[in-house]
Amino acid sequence: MTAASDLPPPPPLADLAEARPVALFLDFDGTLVAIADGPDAIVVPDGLARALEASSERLAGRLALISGRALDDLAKHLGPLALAQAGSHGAHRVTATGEVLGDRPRPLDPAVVAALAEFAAATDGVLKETKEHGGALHYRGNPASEPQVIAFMEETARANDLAVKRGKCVVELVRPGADKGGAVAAFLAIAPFQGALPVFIGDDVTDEDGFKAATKAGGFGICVGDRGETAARYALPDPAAVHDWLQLELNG
Ligand SMILES: O=P(O)(O)OC[C@H]1O[C@H](O[C@H]2O[C@H](CO)[C@@H](O)[C@H](O)[C@H]2O)[C@H](O)[C@@H](O)[C@@H]1O
Repeated sequence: MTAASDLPPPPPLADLAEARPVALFLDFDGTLVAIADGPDAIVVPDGLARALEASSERLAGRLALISGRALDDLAKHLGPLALAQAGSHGAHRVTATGEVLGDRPRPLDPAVVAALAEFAAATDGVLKETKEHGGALHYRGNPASEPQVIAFMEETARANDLAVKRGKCVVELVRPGADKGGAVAAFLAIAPFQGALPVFIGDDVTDEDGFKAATKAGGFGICVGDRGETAARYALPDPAAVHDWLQLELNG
């Protein structure tokens, strides 16, 4: 593990792709779009969806979005996508043609969802995000509530056999076993990803599983921004630098 601030930038994508087929695994928030005040406040760069599809085409389909968001939420922000994708922290995986890869994750018990809503309603500046297969409490509006939010989510997870995921000003409940490393391994086991050099790009703690899975399969991770110790091999400063590295053709 190395501090992200000590990592060099990655070699150009074109050089990597010339040497060997590359497979790209891309996180969404903080990597392709800048972090905003809330889940629905993000500004998606104009043309991002089409640029990602074009990039996937150049890589013969070896590009997957791997997000903590649910797939329907990604579709809300990006529109329908002809891309391989894994949502809900990697638990819900679909190929570029829409076939589900592995088991579809189960939603949380409605009683758990109701408990999260009740906690958010009673806690200043805390927002509950409704998610298809999990539940998230955002505390960006009241950072001082972090310990309280973590304690509540850990207790709720224990009582309901769930797992906790931490992220940027967010704590989430997911079914045990959901992680981005599992999604990377699942895609690498099938065509067109099989045998390619895996590169995972992400900015948050949940992306560390993706970095490790890419490294284990002979590739590497690229950490976006400075977030302390990381298993990534390279770093880029922000989403704009990611767009440049990916050579995305955005509008404007
Ligand atoms: O794995 P990702 O695609 O990066 O998704 C992780 C979580 O991203 C979203 O929350 C984060 O972004 C919000 C918008 O910028 C920000 O307000 C929040 O503080 C961040 O934690 C999303 O809302 C979550 O569902 C995702 O799990």
